[in-house]
Amino acid sequence: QTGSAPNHPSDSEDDEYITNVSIGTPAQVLPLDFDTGSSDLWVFSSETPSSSARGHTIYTPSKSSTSKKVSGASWSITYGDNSSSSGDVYTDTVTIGGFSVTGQAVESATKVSTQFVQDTSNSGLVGLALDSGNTVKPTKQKTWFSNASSHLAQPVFTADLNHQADGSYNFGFIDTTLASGPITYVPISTGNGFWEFTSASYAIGGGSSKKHSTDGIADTGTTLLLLDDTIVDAYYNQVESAQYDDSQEGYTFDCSEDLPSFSFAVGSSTITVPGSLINFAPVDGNTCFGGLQSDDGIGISIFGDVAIKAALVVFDLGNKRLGWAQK
Ligand SMILES: O=C(CNCCc1c[nH]c2ccccc12)Nc1scc(-c2ccccc2)c1C(=O)NCc1ccccc1
Repeated sequence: QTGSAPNHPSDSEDDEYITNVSIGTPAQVLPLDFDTGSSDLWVFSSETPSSSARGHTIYTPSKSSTSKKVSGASWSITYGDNSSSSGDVYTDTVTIGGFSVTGQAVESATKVSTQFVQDTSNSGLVGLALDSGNTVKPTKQKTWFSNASSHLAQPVFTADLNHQADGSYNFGFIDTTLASGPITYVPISTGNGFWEFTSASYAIGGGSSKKHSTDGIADTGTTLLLLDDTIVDAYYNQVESAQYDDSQEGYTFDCSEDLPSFSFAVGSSTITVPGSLINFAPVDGNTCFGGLQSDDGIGISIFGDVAIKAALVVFDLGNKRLGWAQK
């Protein structure tokens, strides 16, 4: 068995990618943000204060004949941008791209921070990182993919995200026609609960490859490519008008600049992010914000949407490995 669901950018800046998910019986369809950087499936619901839920589609467990409350269970999650949400837990049937998982933990939000209240492009997140990162207490719950994987033709899923265009999340199969180059696989380290891998070098534009070991995660839930300061400074050194803008908390440059590409090693191959994807978004007038920014020494680098857009990414749970193919 397999599943295939389209995704689309949430706005003109590709801030996040949205996929419609069916929950319950009869189906309640919610636009959700698939997030390989976290492990909770949580939704705006009938239990979310109505002032917070305004503008969001909600899940109403009482209207689903297949919903069951998980008694005594709760969850609470805080992300690196200090956004957060928390609540209680139901199980219900969750269908993605035609593939149904029964008894999926659906975490109902009784509290959501303003970042999520204001972001009406999603009604919650589908966490697709490893089960160990799930926040439900007292009993950790499994991700939708973890529950699905034993029934899928292959225990894999792929992410195909595109700039201002539809893409796909495919489950149980790899559509290699989505890529222009071969898939290179690298092992993941599972200790932190992420799809975490090491990249040995990088290159800027057509320049020579520089040895620099990056410990990073493939994260569809983070918009930008966040790497060590040394790499980021070296990149913007090549951009005439670039400067670090304290108010924007990142590098900005003149929108008309022709930005160099950025390449990172994946095993013995490299993935090249075209400069056009690094010209991320206008901030004001003729100043643009970079899609490559510092990971602020958080101890891990984040290959977010800006990097993933350049590739077909294979999340292979069966073999505990990550595959990257140039698009
Ligand atoms: O959490 C995720 C993926 N889910 C994001 C869901 C989400 C968080 N606001 C959202 C707003 C809308 C939709 C989804 C989300 N990835 C990881 S791993 C390590 C960090 C981290 C830890 C400490 C410090 C920094 C990062 C993050 C992180 O916070 N990324 C988001 C971010 C990263 C940088 C800047 C902003 C956000």
